[in-house]
Amino acid sequence: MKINKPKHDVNPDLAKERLKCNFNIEEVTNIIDGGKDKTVQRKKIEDIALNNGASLDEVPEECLSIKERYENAVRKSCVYGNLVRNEMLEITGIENFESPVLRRTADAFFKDISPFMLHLGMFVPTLIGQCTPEQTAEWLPKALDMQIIGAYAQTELGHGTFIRGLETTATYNPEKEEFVLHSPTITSYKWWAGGLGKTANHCVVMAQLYTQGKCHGTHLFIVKIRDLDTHMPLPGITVGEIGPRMGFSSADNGFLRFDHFRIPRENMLMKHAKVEKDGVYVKSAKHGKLTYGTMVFIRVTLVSEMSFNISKAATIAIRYSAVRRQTELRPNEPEPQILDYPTQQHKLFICIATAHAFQLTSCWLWNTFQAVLADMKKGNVDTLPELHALSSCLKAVSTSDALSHIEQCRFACGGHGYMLSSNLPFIYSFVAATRTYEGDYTVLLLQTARFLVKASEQAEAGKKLTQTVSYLNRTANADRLNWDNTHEGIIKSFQVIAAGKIGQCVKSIRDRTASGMDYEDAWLMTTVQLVGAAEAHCRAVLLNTYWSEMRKITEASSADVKKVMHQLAVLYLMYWALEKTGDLLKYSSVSKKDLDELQRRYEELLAELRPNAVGLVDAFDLRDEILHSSLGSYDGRVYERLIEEAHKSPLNDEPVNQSFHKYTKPLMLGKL
Ligand SMILES: CCCCCCCC(=O)SCCNC(=O)CCNC(=O)[C@H](O)C(C)(C)COP(=O)(O)OP(=O)(O)OC[C@H]1O[C@@H](n2cnc3c(N)ncnc32)[C@H](O)[C@@H]1OP(=O)(O)O
Ligand SMILES: Cc1cc2nc3c(=O)[nH]c(=O)nc-3n(C[C@H](O)[C@H](O)[C@H](O)COP(=O)(O)OP(=O)(O)OC[C@H]3O[C@@H](n4cnc5c(N)ncnc54)[C@H](O)[C@@H]3O)c2cc1C
Repeated sequence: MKINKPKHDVNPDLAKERLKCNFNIEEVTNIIDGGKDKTVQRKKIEDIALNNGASLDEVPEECLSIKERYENAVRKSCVYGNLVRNEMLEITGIENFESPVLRRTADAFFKDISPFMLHLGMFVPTLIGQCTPEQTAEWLPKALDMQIIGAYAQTELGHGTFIRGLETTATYNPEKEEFVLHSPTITSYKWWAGGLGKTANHCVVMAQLYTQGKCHGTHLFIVKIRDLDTHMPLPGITVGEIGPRMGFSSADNGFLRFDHFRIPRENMLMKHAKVEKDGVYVKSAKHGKLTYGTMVFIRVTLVSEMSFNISKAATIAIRYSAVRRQTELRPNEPEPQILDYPTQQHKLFICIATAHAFQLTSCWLWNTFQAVLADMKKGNVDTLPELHALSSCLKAVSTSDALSHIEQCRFACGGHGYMLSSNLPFIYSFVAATRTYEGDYTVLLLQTARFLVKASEQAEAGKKLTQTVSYLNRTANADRLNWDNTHEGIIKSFQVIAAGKIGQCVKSIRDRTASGMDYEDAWLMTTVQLVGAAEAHCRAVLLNTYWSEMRKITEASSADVKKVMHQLAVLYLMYWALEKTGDLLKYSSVSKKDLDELQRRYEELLAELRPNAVGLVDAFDLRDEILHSSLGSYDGRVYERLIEEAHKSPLNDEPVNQSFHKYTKPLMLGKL
């Protein structure tokens, strides 16, 4: 495989690590990419995007002021957007505008976030999912060609989670054939939408639809908010940026207020419901929640996004751990590479395994999503509830796990991991937002729990359940599982844990209603357990999917690749079994002796994976431009890069800062 050759000599420790690797790295890269042809395509796109130096910053993003950062991000977004429009989409095919490859190359341009991210990320998908064919023909080409730039304005100051509680109104006026958009209260300000503050000239807005004096709930509208020539906000629109935040610093997240702002009737996105010219409301959707479709789509794509972010953090931390030496083990012996410490391996190898687990699961979820879309095209919405339950819990658990693994990677890099130049804080703050946006962790797990409780009741009634919950049919009456010390045994035990927890929730709700509580209160009182049950279900799905997809995908692989991929999957199973020993003790016959044995095998596995650690992160094939890390580059010039980055700090522009003469010296002389 062609590796982009480093300009400098590779750090000798890192070079030695690469000699130790005993499997074919390219084969694993192909597996992660989804096939050899996909790797070739990805590399071609990366060459187009990254070989012209357009992504480079003279001054690191983090050393710029808020305004400079935004302006620089817009400059780069335009260069990048132009490349996407003119060259990259030709290779992926226009229908793959959301391809993870494009997402990956964008990271080379922005350590933080592109202000255009939500344009392709949510505005375009909403047009695709929510427009009639006529509306698609009107808006989509303009959006894909970037003649219009859009945002997705759903969340308000007062409500993000509870969509039905949104307050913005869209009231139809049949005389003028217009909707009047209005923000009646302070809490109805649209708040948070990425790219809305300064960049977008259009946005999709979610508002309560009123016609003929009746509210029909939330619907989507496309709204032009700025003049296309001057970019000034239109009369009736108040729009701006919401202020500094933990991350997303260059994404101009915005606020928006409508003052009786009029839009044509045709600007209601009418695929699933419409308002006729005379004001009659007609609903065509077979399912009440199809206007939430963009959210389901993004939740599905976030699982792969989490795999990508963990792989970046793991690459940085493992290469650094091969270069870094610390603490004598025995007097007068050389200090070991910190990667030799089992505790370091425990922090990091699970990150490699998790990146694989999420990548394989995300491909499987994507195929499930496509199958549901195909069903819905034929008018069958029966499979949507399972997809909603699945995408909700996988989004919640993958973003939450990614966040804690990325933080472990930062811990694994000690003090240097705290430097912005390591890129770990940027990756962390990005992923921290994903745990909240597109549906908060707890809220989404409770959505899955709703589905699980119903499924459990159906299993109890002897009904055959759909694939992802079919284990409830097998385990409904099982009390404690006989512990089986195999890989399949571990997966089965997680299904039994999930079934046990769901059963316990159903029992708690029934006990509470039996003692006089109404159902809503009984549900509320059980929500701590319900979140735990939905998480357990998600773990069972993840373990089962990773294990079976890994075996399928490596069927034709070389023996060495098969072995290392198998070791990673086993590591993942054991890691989670050891994390959840309390649950195993509660729901299976596992003994202390079994758990001690599992711990010993886990520690042996860390040692077996140790020689391949650098090879495994090299297989993620993340170019230095994408990693943006002083600690994680391919050549391992860690200390040289830290010094180079320190010199870029604007505080080093002059030997004495003016504040010395203005403040410090007067203080020293007692003249302040
Ligand atoms: C590149 C990308 C960058 C992205 C940047 C970030 C962008 C954003 O954050 S955009 C804003 C995203 N916002 C959110 O995700 C909000 C989260 N909230 C929600 O999704 C919903 O309000 C939710 C699901 C919590 C509750 O919805 P609500 O309308 O109150 O429904 P609820 O009463 O709980 O459920 C009613 C039924 O609808 C079902 N349902 C809810 N949502 C869906 C859905 N999306 N699909 C299918 N069914 C659904 C429920 O399962 C339930 O079914 P049943 O009655 O059979 O049990
Ligand atoms: C970086 C970033 C970018 C974003 N981009 C966009 C965008 O482009 N467009 C857009 O429309 N929105 C966007 N959002 C908004 C985002 O979707 C919401 O913040 C998110 O859906 C959570 O809603 P909330 O903020 O109202 O939280 P809340 O719902 O107020 O949550 C606060 C706490 O209450 C808990 N809680 C809430 N409801 C329940 C319940 N029913 N049961 C139990 N616990 C509950 C939650 O678990 C949480 O702990 C963005 C947010 C961020 C951080």
